[in-house]
Amino acid sequence: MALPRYAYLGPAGTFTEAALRQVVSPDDAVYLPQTDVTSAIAAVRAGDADFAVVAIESTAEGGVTATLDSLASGEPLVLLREVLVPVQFTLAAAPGRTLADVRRISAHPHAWVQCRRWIAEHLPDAVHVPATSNTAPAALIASGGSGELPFDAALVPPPAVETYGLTTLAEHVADTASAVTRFVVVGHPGDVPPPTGADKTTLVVHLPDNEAGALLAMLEQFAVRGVNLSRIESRPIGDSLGRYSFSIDAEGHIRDERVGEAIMGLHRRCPFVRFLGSYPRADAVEPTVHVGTADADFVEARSWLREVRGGTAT
Ligand SMILES: O=C(O)C(=O)Cc1ccccc1
Repeated sequence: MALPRYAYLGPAGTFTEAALRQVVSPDDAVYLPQTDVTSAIAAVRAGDADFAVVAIESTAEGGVTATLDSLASGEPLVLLREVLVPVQFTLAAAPGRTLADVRRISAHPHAWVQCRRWIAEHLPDAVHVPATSNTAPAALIASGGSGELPFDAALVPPPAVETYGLTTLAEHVADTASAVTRFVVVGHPGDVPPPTGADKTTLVVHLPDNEAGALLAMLEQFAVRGVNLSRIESRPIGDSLGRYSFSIDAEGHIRDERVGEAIMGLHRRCPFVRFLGSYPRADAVEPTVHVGTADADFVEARSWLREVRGGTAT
């Protein structure tokens, strides 16, 4: 049988690849490195890959906008699983370089944000040379082209030093020791992974135009059913100023009564709701269930209403 094909941000050794390895071993899948997350997602839509693994959120920057925007419109795709990867960097360079040589640092924009304070403290004169991924500059150094490189050193995932034969200039480069990036497996809609009791549901919601309190009304759909949100971000819809799309992670599974009821409420009140999947939480933390919002409470309330309507309630 053909192996499943996974598109991800390459080249080899990125944090995205570390996330992909948590999902499936390279022996059991075809790894398809891409130059950006939009291309990884597009490869699934085009049928060139079965799944994509992409960063969706980081402790430093919140949502990864390229991922959120690619998923918010276009042919519907869903999130099937999430994976957390702790993130810290090594400042590395071609053999022979020293820290004193470093002025231009190549780094993925998200990496640069996560190391800004460290750089300001240790290399205050350094300038950022944007890279397409955390290992793209390492691959450039390793390819040893004849031309002069446009950077002196790069922020790379620690294992990339060995993979690409680099020299370490500084280790444990990070502004926060607990920095984590969250990755998701993206695939075509189909069977939703079954509830585990510790799940997350991702949604895209548009609000009615020019309606006072529309945002509050949207949030109330979750609040009154005891559904906690773990992420909410607004992104421009892109057609005119003032029109925003909300990207939301809610605790729970679409098969949980309180989550299902909240999504029905959104469907009634909002012009556009896209279900982006229910999948197990990587940290396996179960939601706090408030009084009256357990599955059994919704089922009981529905049967009570049936009895009231039928005149048989006691
Ligand atoms: O996957 C990678 O290594 C990337 O280049 C993207 C990235 C950037 C910063 C933190 C985590 C992932």
